[in-house]
Amino acid sequence: MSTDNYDVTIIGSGPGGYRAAVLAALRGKRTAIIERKTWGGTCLNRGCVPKKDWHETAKWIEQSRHFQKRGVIGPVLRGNMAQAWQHQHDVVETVRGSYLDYLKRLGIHLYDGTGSFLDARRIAVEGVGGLVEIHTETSIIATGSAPSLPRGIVPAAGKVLTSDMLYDNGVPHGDRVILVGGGVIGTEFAYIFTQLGKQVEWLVHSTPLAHTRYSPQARDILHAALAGLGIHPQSGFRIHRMETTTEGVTVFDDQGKPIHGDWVLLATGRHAYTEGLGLENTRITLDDHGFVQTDAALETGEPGIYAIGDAVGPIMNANQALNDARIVIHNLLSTEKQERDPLWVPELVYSAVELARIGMDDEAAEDAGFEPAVGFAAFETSPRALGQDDGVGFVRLLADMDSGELLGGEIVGRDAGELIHLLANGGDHDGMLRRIVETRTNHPSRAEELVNATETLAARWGLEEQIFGPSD
Ligand SMILES: Cc1cc2nc3c(=O)[nH]c(=O)nc-3n(C[C@H](O)[C@H](O)[C@H](O)COP(=O)(O)OP(=O)(O)OC[C@H]3O[C@@H](n4cnc5c(N)ncnc54)[C@H](O)[C@@H]3O)c2cc1C
Ligand SMILES: NC(=O)c1ccc[n+]([C@@H]2O[C@H](COP(=O)([O-])OP(=O)(O)OC[C@H]3O[C@@H](n4cnc5c(N)ncnc54)[C@H](O)[C@@H]3O)[C@@H](O)[C@H]2O)c1
Repeated sequence: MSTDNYDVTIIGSGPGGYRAAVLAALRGKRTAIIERKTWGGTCLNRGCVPKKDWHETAKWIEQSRHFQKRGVIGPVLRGNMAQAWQHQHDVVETVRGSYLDYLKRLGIHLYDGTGSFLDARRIAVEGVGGLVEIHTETSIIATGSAPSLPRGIVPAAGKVLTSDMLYDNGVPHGDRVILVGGGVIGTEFAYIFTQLGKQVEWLVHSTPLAHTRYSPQARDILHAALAGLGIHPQSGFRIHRMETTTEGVTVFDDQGKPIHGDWVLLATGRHAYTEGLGLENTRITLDDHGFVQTDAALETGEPGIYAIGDAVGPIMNANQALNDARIVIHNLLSTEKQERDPLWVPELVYSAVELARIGMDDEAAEDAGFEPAVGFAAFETSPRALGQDDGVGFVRLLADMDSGELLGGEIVGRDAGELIHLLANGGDHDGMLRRIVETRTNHPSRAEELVNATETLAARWGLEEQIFGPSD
């Protein structure tokens, strides 16, 4: 068995692990990264990247309804799921190639295998190249998450799938899809599958996205857009058991009600993945939900070992993992520690409408003792949105009534996932709205609606001085 020495060793190569490795190497650290499955983790191979590739295709198909009135004449567009799978696969392979190339160019040592702590400073890597022992000053757990299944429900290749299986193994035969779950994945895939030609029976327990921080207005707009495309969740459904036959699959709720389909996609949550990590050889602990416990600076109970991303939760998105990575590498290099602030990392949903939010919602603002000033601008009168035949949605900002400090923001509609960056640039929320009104915008653009929402907020709530600046 060989022994290798590093300053920083990262276990897991998802967005969190990848970014931590890049930043550590850029800051001059001898860095290693270990991956047990596919380089790039969930986000690249089974999550954000392929999902957004499909979302783009779904949007094209949906928007083709406006072609004729715009003077684009031709056959109506239809989706082909098998070809769409191949397209995302090609994109993912290309991105993975460039990721690996960059890691290698930075001199980062890549290990294919499963990393397991022997103690706080030693990690065993068991993989294709045999057994290697790593000695490391510091380590970062970036082992991500895995799908959670309802009790008694087991996956079956080609019939009962998780989203991981869908991307790893391809789309099964058959157009009648039963989609279980009203969380983010369910809400995104109900739209994507329908546009790509599938007949979707969408079974949800409570209203889709009920357990998120999106406003009722945002969720109503999304539900109306889904309904307009014939997508209606069947609520009150809790999957109880399932029968698979050569014909397909039947799922039953706890009242015995059957639903038939060709195959099932389970989108019933994810949990932190820490199997085989050897945590028992360290002082690292897990919370009641199985997330790795850390302090606010993301250091675990074992000094020198940090944890990031889905493994820490409870919010599981790539944006959080990427930001965690930045914080941890900063904390490794500086005595002035940065703390995780999940509230100020954007959250997104890519469905019939894009939803994006950051900061406090109304309830959190009120709980924190604020009586928030609200700024609002709808896309329905935006010249850019009208030219796109897509006036759905709005920008809604919350600010402190006295200081004009930004408390939170929500953007609903096309490109919300890009526009939210205007509210996400760092920790200075005091000056954020001032910076927005001073932004040199492109015209016509959707970003202008952030400026409009801020200006109306300032005028309506008497915050002109704080937001526009003092006047004589
Ligand atoms: C269908 C789907 C769509 C999504 N869409 C979005 C989106 O649009 N936007 C967004 O922000 N987020 C999205 N997410 C969430 C996002 O993918 C995750 O939050 C993100 O990947 C978490 O990153 P991570 O680095 O913590 O872990 P992961 O990406 O899960 O990576 C962890 C890696 O660690 C490896 N690993 C685990 N244990 C070991 C070990 N012992 N040794 C070596 N390697 C190990 C795993 O094999 C894995 O590759 C989506 C998720 C899903 C499932
Ligand atoms: N755009 C993004 O950032 C993005 C995209 C996809 C996934 N993700 C993250 O990945 C994680 C997993 O997503 P998800 O949608 O699977 O989880 P989720 O936790 O968002 O939703 C799970 C849903 O499954 C339902 N459910 C659970 N058991 C059920 C049962 N027996 N019968 C019927 N319904 C049942 C729950 O009520 C819930 O609505 C989440 O943390 C999500 O935020 C993020």
